[in-house]
Formats: sequence, structure tokens, C-alpha cells
Amino acid sequence: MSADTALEVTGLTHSFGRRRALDYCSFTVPVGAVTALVGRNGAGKSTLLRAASGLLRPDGGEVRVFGEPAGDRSLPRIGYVAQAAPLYPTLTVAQTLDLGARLNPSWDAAYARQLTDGAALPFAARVGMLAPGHRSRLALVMALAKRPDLLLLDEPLAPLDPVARTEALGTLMADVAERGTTVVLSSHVVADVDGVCDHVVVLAEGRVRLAGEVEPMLAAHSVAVGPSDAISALGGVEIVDVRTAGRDATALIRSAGPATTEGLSWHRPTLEELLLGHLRSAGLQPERKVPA
Ligand SMILES: Nc1ncnc2c1ncn2[C@@H]1O[C@H](COP(=O)(O)OP(=O)(O)OP(=O)(O)O)[C@@H](O)[C@H]1O
Repeated sequence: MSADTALEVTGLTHSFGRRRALDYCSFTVPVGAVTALVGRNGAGKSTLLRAASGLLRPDGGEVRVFGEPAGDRSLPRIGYVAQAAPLYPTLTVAQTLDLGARLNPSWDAAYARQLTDGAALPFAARVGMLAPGHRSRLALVMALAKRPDLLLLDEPLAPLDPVARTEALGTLMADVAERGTTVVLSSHVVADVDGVCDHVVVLAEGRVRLAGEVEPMLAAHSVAVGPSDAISALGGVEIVDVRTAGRDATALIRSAGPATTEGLSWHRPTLEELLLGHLRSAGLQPERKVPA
């Protein structure tokens, strides 16, 4: 594993009973990358992040974090926020920060205070009484104040209103800019990650559908728009997904765009078009079940 690799996932496989949540997933995340882990509900995002945090022992495969197998030794370098932002409801915000300081040798109390103030979190309020968005911001503060090298965030933006979402992303990106923190954040809202991530991993039915750097990925795809007949007549290109509306169709194509077909207009996909096209086409695959 290269010293430039923060996270290396190899052949990761895990099942819950007969349900295969992860099916031989492999990808790497470079140090300092901001990676969006995108997939529909039940795609396996949380299971993958739990395995990466070392809290779930997978049935097969391996996760390495900065070269170490995910587990007790990698934990001090990881800030992990699980989906429900688990915190102690009877503690106040101040007590929660104190606990963070006691449990984490690398805790940065000044930074914790700055982030808490920035998120307008009331120090004296009990965590159980906070609005879900505030709880989620506090969970993010807890993860960041540990000063981790790798942040694993499971749907961190879901409970936040649009203003808080922008603020939380700003906080995150400031940390990335200042310390070069590697971030993997999961989302099923594609628009949330556009403009934030430089890498993506698309998960569908427990399988990695697409993984890598955003820019080359966008450059390797095109969107063709025009009459359905002309789209159907396209040859020599891999059509990832087609949507029809009346007589017209829009197709996501894995190619930089031949642009020779009459009657079609071509453009480079947005990240949203790219991800939605791959997610939609993956939805056509049969559900994965572990053989009985
Ligand atoms: N503890 C569990 N017991 C049984 N099945 C589980 C468990 N955790 C996850 N699963 C199943 O494994 C699959 C993947 O779930 P996972 O929570 O990892 O997906 P996800 O992509 O995070 O979904 P969401 O976006 O809805 O949170 C789903 O079919 C889910 O029902």
C-alpha cells in the first residue's frame, strides 16, 4: 500500500443473514481526498463505513487505514460519525465535550470550543433536548476536535437545514484545507456532494459500481440528447443509462463523445448526471442474495 493511500478496501464482503450487504468491494482513497460514498438506501454505505472504522468485522476482504488493518490500532487516527449521530442524551453539550477530552488523547479543546460556538450549540443544553440538526453538528464537532487524519461521516448532512448544511460543509472543508484531512462522507443526496468531493465511490446493491477521481470520470463520459431513434442508433459506445420523455431521450454514455451522430447534441455530464445515471442503471440489476 502506497504512503499516499489513506484507505484501501480490498474484496470487502459482508452479509447479514442471507442478505449480502457488501459484495467484494475494492477501491482506494488517497491521502487528503474528499470522497463521496454514494448509493441508494440499503446500498451498503453504512456497513462499509463501519468496517472502515474497525467497528464491524467483515466476513471477507480487508480494510487498511494508513497501512494498518482497520481496528484498534487505526482507531486513534479516525473520526467516525455513525448515521444516527450517537451521543449520550442525558449529558449536556459541555459534558459531552469534556468526555471527548477525556477519551481522546489528541483532543483539541480550543478547536472544540471554536466549532461549538460556530455552530451556535448551547453549552448547558442536554443533548437529548437538542434538535436533530444540532445533535448532528455536535457529533461532527466531536469527530473534528479529535483531530483525526481520516474522517468517516455517515450521512452527516441529512438532518441539517440548507443553511446549517452549508455551514457544516464549510467547517469540514476548512479542516481539509488546513490539515489535509482525508474525508469519506456518505450520502444518497447527490446534489449534497457536488462541488465538495474530488473522489466518488458509487455503491449499488453492495457492489462498487464506479470509483475514482471525479474529473477524469466526468471527462470519460458524455450526455447525448435528441430523438429516441437517434439515441437507439448509437453504435460503438457503451450506453450507461437512457431516459426518455416523449420522442426525445437523454443518454449517459461512457465515452468522451463521438459527436458524429446527426440530430444529437452532446455535453459533458454534471456530477449529478453522472452519478444518477450510474445509480439508475445499477437499479436494473437483480438483487444480490447469498446462495442458500
Ligand atoms: N444490523 C443489520 N442486520 C440486518 N441487516 C442489516 C443490518 N445492517 C444493514 N443491514 C442490511 O444490509 C444492507 C445494507 O445496509 P446499509 O445500512 O449498509 O445500507 P446504506 O447504504 O447505509 O443504506 P441507507 O442509505 O438507507 O442508510 C441493507 O439491506 C440492510 O437492510
